[in-house]
Amino acid sequence: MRIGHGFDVHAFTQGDHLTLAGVKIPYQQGFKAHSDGDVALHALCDALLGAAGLGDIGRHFPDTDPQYAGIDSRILLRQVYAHLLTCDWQIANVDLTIVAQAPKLAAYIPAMCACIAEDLHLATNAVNVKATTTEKLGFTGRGEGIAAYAVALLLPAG
Ligand SMILES: Nc1ccn([C@@H]2O[C@H](COP(=O)(O)O)[C@@H](O)[C@H]2O)c(=O)n1
Ligand SMILES: C[C@@]1(CO)OP(=O)(O)OP(=O)(O)OC[C@H]1O
Repeated sequence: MRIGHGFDVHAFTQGDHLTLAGVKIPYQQGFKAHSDGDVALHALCDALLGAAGLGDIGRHFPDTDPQYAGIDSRILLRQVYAHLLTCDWQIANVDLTIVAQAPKLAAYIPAMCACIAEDLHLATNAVNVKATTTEKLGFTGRGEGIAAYAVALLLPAG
């Protein structure tokens, strides 16, 4: 059994939506990123890679590589999942916390869990996504961006 942890931050820039855990959310700003900026899936990729001892997302998908420009982070998550399978790991469960002063995310959480469960071939009760503000404190509280944390538990396959 192996545990992994992931953390990521993306700043806001001009835009009209955010993509969080695979779900497009209308908003008055977008994410500054090389990819689609899905901070939740980036933290999750890092948790999975960390648990397997496989480094981090930047090692596998460098932000200097044009093939990842604007990429849907679900594609990256599916590639991480495929990598875990080749290393004989299965996922027990994952748990994410998205730190956002705004927008209110509660209504999008079920769709986020469904995206992750689909990409990781997990039952929906093995995927948990939470949201919290920081009570207007710090960079997330000032509305400068969004942070996400993730943990993942891996078991030997079979
Ligand atoms: N962006 C967010 C932040 C929070 N929520 C929900 O509100 C609850 C209370 O948040 P606090 O930061 O005040 O503790 C939280 O547990 C979430 O259910 C949200 O939907 N979107
Ligand atoms: C996802 C990747 C690759 O496009 O780029 P970003 O979208 O900038 O995201 P970040 O979490 O800063 O780093 C991982 C990257 O390698």
